[in-house]
Amino acid sequence: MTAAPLLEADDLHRSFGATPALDGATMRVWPGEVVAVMGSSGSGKSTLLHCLAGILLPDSGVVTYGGRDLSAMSETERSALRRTDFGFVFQFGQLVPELTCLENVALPLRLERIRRGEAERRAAEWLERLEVADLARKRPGETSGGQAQRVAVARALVTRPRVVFADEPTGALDSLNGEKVMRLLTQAARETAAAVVLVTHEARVAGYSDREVVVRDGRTRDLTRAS
Ligand SMILES: Nc1ncnc2c1ncn2[C@@H]1O[C@H](COP(=O)(O)OP(=O)(O)OP(=O)(O)O)[C@@H](O)[C@H]1O
Repeated sequence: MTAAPLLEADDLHRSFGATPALDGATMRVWPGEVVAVMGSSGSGKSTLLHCLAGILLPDSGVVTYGGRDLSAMSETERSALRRTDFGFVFQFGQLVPELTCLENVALPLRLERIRRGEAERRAAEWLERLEVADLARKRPGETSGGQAQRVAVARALVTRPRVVFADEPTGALDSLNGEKVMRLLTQAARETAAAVVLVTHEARVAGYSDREVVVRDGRTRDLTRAS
């Protein structure tokens, strides 16, 4: 591992009304590593992911990305950072139903003002990598859940992000499709040296990571994999 973490969260506290979601969470993500964030329902995993990605600001504590304090940036700067440096995969419902799978994957590039032809050429390469090239002209509603997740992974990676945030990416899939999505996601991330922050409560899914962080009652604990 390189000396400097890419992403660093230090002593995060975040409450929703009277409910404390994070209560001193600390974690680091190094370039190119796959980290699983595990823990039971309500332990604070998604809140931690949202703070790491600058979607949510902590009440106290600091998140730095490449040495920059996310809280010190404007909302415009944070959303620009999310578009250029981060990719996102959620449990479901993330593809635009009116667009074809190819157009969905090309969308983040179009938002970066890349020409349609070039954006769709790169999108087609990513559909191929995720083994769903045959879905290019189909709309998300014409695909299976597993296929739609592979399209979503292609869309998350098409901008070559430095960090991919995946919140229960296999939560709506059967185990066979879940394994396939995880294999393709981690393979593509390793090929492009993207780090992955993977929120899951399934040990089998966490098995694809290099390292596990366990969240309990809003606090984190690092588990280093033995093998
Ligand atoms: N937007 C919100 N409004 C109110 N309470 C919230 C909100 N988001 C999270 N919480 C509360 O904060 C705590 C942590 O929630 P969080 O979603 O981070 O946990 P989680 O570990 O991701 O859970 P799950 O595995 O069920 O998704 C829970 O008590 C939850 O009810």
